Amino acid sequence: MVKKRYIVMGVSGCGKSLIGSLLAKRLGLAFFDGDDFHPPENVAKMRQGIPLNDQDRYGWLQTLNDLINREEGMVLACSALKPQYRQQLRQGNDAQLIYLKGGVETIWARHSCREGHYFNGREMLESQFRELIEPKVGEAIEVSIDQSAERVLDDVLAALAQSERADK
Ligand SMILES: Nc1ncnc2c1ncn2[C@@H]1O[C@H](COP(=O)(O)OP(=O)(O)O)[C@@H](O)[C@H]1O
Ligand SMILES: O=C(O)[C@H](O)[C@@H](O)[C@H](O)[C@H](O)COP(=O)(O)O
Repeated sequence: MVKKRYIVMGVSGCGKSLIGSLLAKRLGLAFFDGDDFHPPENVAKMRQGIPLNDQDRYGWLQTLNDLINREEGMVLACSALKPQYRQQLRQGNDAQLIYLKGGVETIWARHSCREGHYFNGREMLESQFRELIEPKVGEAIEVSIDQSAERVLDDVLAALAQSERADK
């Protein structure tokens, strides 16, 4: 694989952490979860069920951009909901975006099974759907999450292989 940096994106609960870590393992790359880099103020806000805004996300995205640029090979899980966030993350690198696409009901059902996470409430998830501006055709590899995690991973790998063939 030519591109060695990957950003797995989508709303909270779409499977970024699970699929991202499986992908990293398969490719022999380091995995980082964007959640682990939020400043305490952001975590406190989300615990209260208050969605983050552009200002809250700015410093966090800068930290993640530094991380991407520092690591030669890596997979990062990050919501990257808006084009400006994706641009900020990809400043100085050509990380490949992988968009995990799914509907609110599927994702909320998966959320409800997840324990011990600070992300708080369906309203916050709905706010992520309102904020999401999906990547344009060609900006990202897009994979449906309405299938098992193994199949999602297979689709991601197949799409990456296809995009690499097209790049040659
Ligand atoms: N394709 C899938 N099928 C079934 N469950 C999934 C799938 N992808 C993720 N999950 C589960 O859904 C929940 C949310 O996934 P997670 O990777 O934490 O999402 P995110 O990192 O985007 O918030 C987790 O419990 C995870 O195990
Ligand atoms: O852009 C955002 O608002 C953040 O990415 C944030 O809301 C994130 O979604 C949470 O940290 C929940 O973490 P998961 O996305 O892993 O559920």
